[in-house]
Amino acid sequence: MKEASRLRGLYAITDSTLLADGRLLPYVEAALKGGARLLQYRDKTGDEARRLREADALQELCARHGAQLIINDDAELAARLGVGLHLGQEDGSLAAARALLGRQAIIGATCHAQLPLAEQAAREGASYVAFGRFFQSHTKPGAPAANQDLLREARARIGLPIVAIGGITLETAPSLIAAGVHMIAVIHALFAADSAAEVERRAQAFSQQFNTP
Ligand SMILES: Cc1ncc(COP(=O)(O)OP(=O)(O)O)c(N)n1
Ligand SMILES: Cc1nc(C(=O)O)sc1CCOP(=O)(O)O
Ligand SMILES: [Mg+2]
Repeated sequence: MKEASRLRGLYAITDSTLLADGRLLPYVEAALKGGARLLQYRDKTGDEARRLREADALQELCARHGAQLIINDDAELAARLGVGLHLGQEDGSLAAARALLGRQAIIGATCHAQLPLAEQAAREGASYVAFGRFFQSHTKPGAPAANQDLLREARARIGLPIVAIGGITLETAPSLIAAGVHMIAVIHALFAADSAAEVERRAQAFSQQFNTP
């Protein structure tokens, strides 16, 4: 599949609190059934055995639903599983990760609201650049704020798919999609739900927003 079509649509990101107590796999499967194209495993526990077990199970789910698994922060785990990686500004060298994971791997970079960071990420081999946070975020309230005005310039200057993140909901996603982002990355508005069926409904609703002209 071509990179451009893989990197468009809903980008679901896991959260170890929201997806505790046996919810991880059924809720993620619901998001994938609802159309999520990328799934990021974001786990800050440092429990290596658990991380490997969960990432392995998520890889199997993604394969079954034609989605791509991305590991947050941990290049070694991504290399071990042969999947993608997302790196923030404090998470190590993007160029080294590209060398480790190879040319085909999807590697994303956090760029906050700074175009120079996105230009640098592009030079160092990123597959996509992520800007945010665009709205108040339950998950990461202290993330630096971004303004949608930067998206027009990003589209003109950065020849890579653009991911928007931070407080995105079914109500706020359309303005970002209209501004030309290729993917919307969502945690709370997708996974803070009472049932897997509700997660699937939300994922479908997010995904459908990419189909309307
Ligand atoms: C798609 C996407 N964009 C941004 C981030 C944030 O990454 P980072 O700044 O490294 O923060 P943590 O997620 O590690 O807390 C992301 N994970 N995914
Ligand atoms: C992990 C993360 N990074 C951000 C950034 O701005 O870089 S915002 C964020 C949290 C995204 O979760 P929610 O959809 O619940 O706001
Ligand atoms: Mg990080």
